[in-house]
Order: sequence, then structure tokens, then C-alpha cells
Amino acid sequence: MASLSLIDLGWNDFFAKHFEPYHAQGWKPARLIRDNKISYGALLEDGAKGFDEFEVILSGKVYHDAETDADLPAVGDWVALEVGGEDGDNIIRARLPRQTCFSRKASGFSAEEQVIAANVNAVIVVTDAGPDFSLRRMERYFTLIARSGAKAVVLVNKADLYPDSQNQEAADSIRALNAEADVHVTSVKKRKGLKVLKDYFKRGQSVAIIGSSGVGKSALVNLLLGEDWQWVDEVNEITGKGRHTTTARELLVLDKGGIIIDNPGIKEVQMWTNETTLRERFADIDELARQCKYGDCKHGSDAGCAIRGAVEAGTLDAERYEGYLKLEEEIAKLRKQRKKRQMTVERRNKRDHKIKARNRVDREDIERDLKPRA
Ligand SMILES: Nc1nc2c(ncn2[C@@H]2O[C@H](COP(=O)(O)OP(=O)(O)OP(=O)(O)O)[C@@H](O)[C@H]2O)c(=O)[nH]1
Ligand SMILES: [Zn+2]
Repeated sequence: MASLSLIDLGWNDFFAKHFEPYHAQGWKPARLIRDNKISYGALLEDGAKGFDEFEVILSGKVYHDAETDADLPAVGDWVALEVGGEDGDNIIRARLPRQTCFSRKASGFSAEEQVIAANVNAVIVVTDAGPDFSLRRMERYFTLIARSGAKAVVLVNKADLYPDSQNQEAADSIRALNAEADVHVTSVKKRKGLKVLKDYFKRGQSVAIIGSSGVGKSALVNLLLGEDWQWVDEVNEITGKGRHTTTARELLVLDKGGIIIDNPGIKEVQMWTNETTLRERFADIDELARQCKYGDCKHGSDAGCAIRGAVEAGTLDAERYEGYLKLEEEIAKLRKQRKKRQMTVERRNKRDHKIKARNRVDREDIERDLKPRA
């Protein structure tokens, strides 16, 4: 990594300008590449070695100044770091303003925003012209991306499986949804149509890749990373400034330029979008349900069911009615999947944390109030 510079990592005039006041303090710019809840992984300059990953912690001030969770540093953020501060810790003294912010509103009743990744330049949605194709779901993705400020890019992938006309038609209807989006027909498998990716994976440009399971995201990432990719299994080497982490990075700098952001939050987007899209498809029937005679109507043989009434009157399609009855079941299934993923993530975080907490006192302090002793 010796050849990396701040610019390769996404640094630009905007961040430089906002960093100026911190420069005088002797603090260093660093980019967060992993969120371990209690600590973060950050890339920062490491003397002769160029850039390397270090464990960093939040200062009490940054923690307390955050009015909402969304204000807290997230993967992709640039921060001002005090290197080797108190007890030798690397301490985040400030988070620089964000140029873009890819986030979602947390599920449930909370309107709280959950930041998935900061300073993402482009979000690539991978889909296909076959079973994955859904304009409604695409609309959801577009809403998220538009709010983030990142460029929306869609790959209609697996083009090798469908007739050209079908791929083009899918691409055109996606373009019709969003004139701002770049829509490309690709085949990762046959390496077709991928040259366009050069426009997004430029030096210092951060890209997130989202989309349903099985559309080819991993295949694409593997292709971009190339065969001789070496970052992921580094040794657990102890240096004077902090410890290296051993798990996969969530922010990957490509040899050819460009940065892939791939973290658990990004996988969550897909689940969340699926659920929302599913619900949305039946919004009209939800509306009807309010007119059912009984509040706990199961919309089966219940008396005074407005939904069944509509089916009988011919104003509601019987198939959609059945789909609606299965909706809750399907959502429960989605939630179960999500929960499983969440548990994997939590387990990983716990393990990371165990490895990395410097000693028991630190760990107890941090766990008690999520606030480092700085
Ligand atoms: N025919 C065809 N198959 C493809 C193409 N791209 C990917 N695949 C295949 O589709 C399957 C799923 O691809 P993945 O890359 O694992 O899908 P993913 O989006 O990462 O899925 P998750 O990890 O579950 O989110 C694999 O067998 C790929 O080889 C393509 O362009 N054409
Ligand atoms: Zn009913």
C-alpha cells in the first residue's frame, strides 16, 4: 500500500478546506473503513509504509456533540485524528462534513436516519432483465440514492441470458424512471459491457454496489478486485500506534483506482428495500382493510371483510388478494433472513472487539457508556 496517497482514498479540496483548522492541532486526516460500534478501523498515513489500517476510537466530545446517530462518524467519513493520544490511543477529534451520505430511515416507528456509508460518489444497482426485474424496487433504490447525493448507476446484468430486445427494454424502462441515472446492459460472466465501469471507478471515487441476492454483485466485485488481491488477509501485526485488524475491510481501494464500499449496512439496504417494496405493492389493499367490519379481520371468511367484498364485486384481482394474504408471511421470512445476517454481523463485531480491546479496563469503560476515556 506504500504507493497510496490521500487522493487515492478520496481526499479532495473540499475535505482539505474543512481540515485546515485541525491541521494546526497536529491532527491527521484519516478515512474510516470499518465501524465496529465501539471502535473504528481507519486508514491513515503510516510513515514509510504509506497507508495502513489502525484502530481508532471516538473522543467523548464527538460522541456527545452528535445530536443523532446519523451525526456520528460512519464508514466512508473523513476524520481528524489525534494519533497516539492518551494511552497511545488514536482518537477521532472531529468528523469532517460529508459530501454525500447514503442512508436509510431505520425500520419500525423511528424516523431516525441510519447512515450506511458516507462520501459515496456512485451507487451501482445491479439487476437483470429476468426474474429480478422490478421497477417498483428500482424506484425505491432511486429514492435512497437521490437522497444520498451520489450518482445513480444501474447495471442490467446477465445480459447473456436474455434476448437483446429484452435487455434493452428493461434498460429503457429504468431510464424512463430516472433520467439522471446511467443505465448499462452488462454481462459480468461474459465480461460484456463492463468498460463503462471505468467512469465510476476513478481514482478517489467511492462506489457502493447494491441489488438483490444472486444478481452478480460478488462476481462483479471479484472481477474488479482482480486475482492478485491481497488486502483481505493481513497479519495481525502490532505497531507503535495501534493494532492491525484482521477481518475483511469494508472499504477497498482498487489497484486501478476507485474504492468499493461494501459493508453490512449495504447488504441491509437490499432486505429493507425488498420489504418496503413488497408492502407498497399492496398499499391499496391495506387501504381497503381499514373498511373491514372488524379490526382483527383476517380477510378470510370473516364477516364484513371489505377486501373479500372487493374481490367478489370484481374490483380487486383475486390473485392480488391471495398475494396480499401471503404478504405477512413473506415479510416474516425476509425478517428472519435479516435477523440471521444481523446476528452474523454482531458476532463478528463482538469477536473483533474482543481481539482489539487493549485491556479489560478499556473494554469495560467503553462498554459501559460507549464513550472512550479520552
Ligand atoms: N449468466 C450469468 N450469470 C452471472 C452473471 N453475473 C453473475 N452471474 C452468476 O450469478 C450467480 C450469483 O452471482 P453472485 O455474484 O454471487 O450474486 P450476488 O449479487 O453477489 O448475490 P448475494 O451475495 O446473495 O447478494 C453466480 O453463479 C454468478 O456466476 C452474468 O452476467 N451472467
Ligand atoms: Zn377483511
